[in-house]
Amino acid sequence: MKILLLGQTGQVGFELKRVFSPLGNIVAPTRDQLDLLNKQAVADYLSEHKPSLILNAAAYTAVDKAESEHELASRLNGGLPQQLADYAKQANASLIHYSSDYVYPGQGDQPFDESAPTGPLSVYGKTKLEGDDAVTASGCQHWIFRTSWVYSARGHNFMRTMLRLGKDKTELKVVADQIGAPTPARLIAQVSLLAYLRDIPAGTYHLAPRGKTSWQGFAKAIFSLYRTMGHPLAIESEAVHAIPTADYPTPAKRPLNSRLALTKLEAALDIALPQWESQLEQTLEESIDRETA
Ligand SMILES: NC(=O)C1=CN([C@@H]2O[C@H](COP(=O)(O)OP(=O)(O)OC[C@H]3O[C@@H](n4cnc5c(N)ncnc54)[C@H](O)[C@@H]3O)[C@@H](O)[C@H]2O)C=CC1
Repeated sequence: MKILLLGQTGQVGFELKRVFSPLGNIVAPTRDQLDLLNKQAVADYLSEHKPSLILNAAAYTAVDKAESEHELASRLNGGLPQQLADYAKQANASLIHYSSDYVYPGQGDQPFDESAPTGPLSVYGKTKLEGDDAVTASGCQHWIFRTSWVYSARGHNFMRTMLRLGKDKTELKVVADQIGAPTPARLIAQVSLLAYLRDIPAGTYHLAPRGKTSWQGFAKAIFSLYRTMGHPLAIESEAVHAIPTADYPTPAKRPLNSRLALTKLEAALDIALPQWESQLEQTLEESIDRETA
């Protein structure tokens, strides 16, 4: 089977490459080999390789920068998935695509299910929703996984930023009124493979670990687990002070409630997704292995 993986240098793309490799021949062009903003180049690549499965982990993910780069974000997050879905429809191929909690408005404190009204607060969220809508409307065989707060032992993410800061600083202020579930890129890849192999019904699913926390709670858990694993830090968990979103202004507005209901995916796969804390432990272990390698 020929699998096309887009975004292989990203957090999710990296893990997808590892996890899906036993399934077939993966072609994974780098940005230099294929600029995904070039529609003709993408069309030529698809006709040349004729993949029967596409894993689209490429995206414009710079949430704040997207506020001033709407067109670029829209081409990558909306136009590209549309083009991939159109190809999949006519070639009878399957498409696995990734989306975000930022498509929801984030009111209240209960988890959103997949049928909840969307209402993105940011340009990034709007463009991700454009992509979801295009893939859904195309009628191709597809799975859209909406996830939240992605992190991994590689790349730019909150866990790695906290570890860098926690080695020098003795106090930090972290937003405490946004809630969600931190999701390791590896979990996303593993569950995607399971969904594909079990051939769950096409559609949109939430994919995150169970449980919830705030960014402050996440930071405290990172520091306390890291220390428990025997590694030194300048900061103590108690020195991570709560601040409201209003005290940390950013160009893009973020949802206060990023909780995603997991029932649909858990039922389709007949599994219970793991708790976010156990996932953090695994990801930290991997991060430490990389540091000490
Ligand atoms: N990072 C997060 O916290 C969240 C991410 N998501 C979604 O999960 C998916 C994966 O996200 P991450 O792995 O974190 O993203 P990432 O930012 O780590 O990786 C994005 C990938 O897209 C590629 N890319 C971007 N522009 C390109 C271009 N013009 N040509 C070729 N390649 C290009 C990058 O090279 C990179 O490989 C995305 O759909 C994202 O919207 C959803 C919720 C939260």
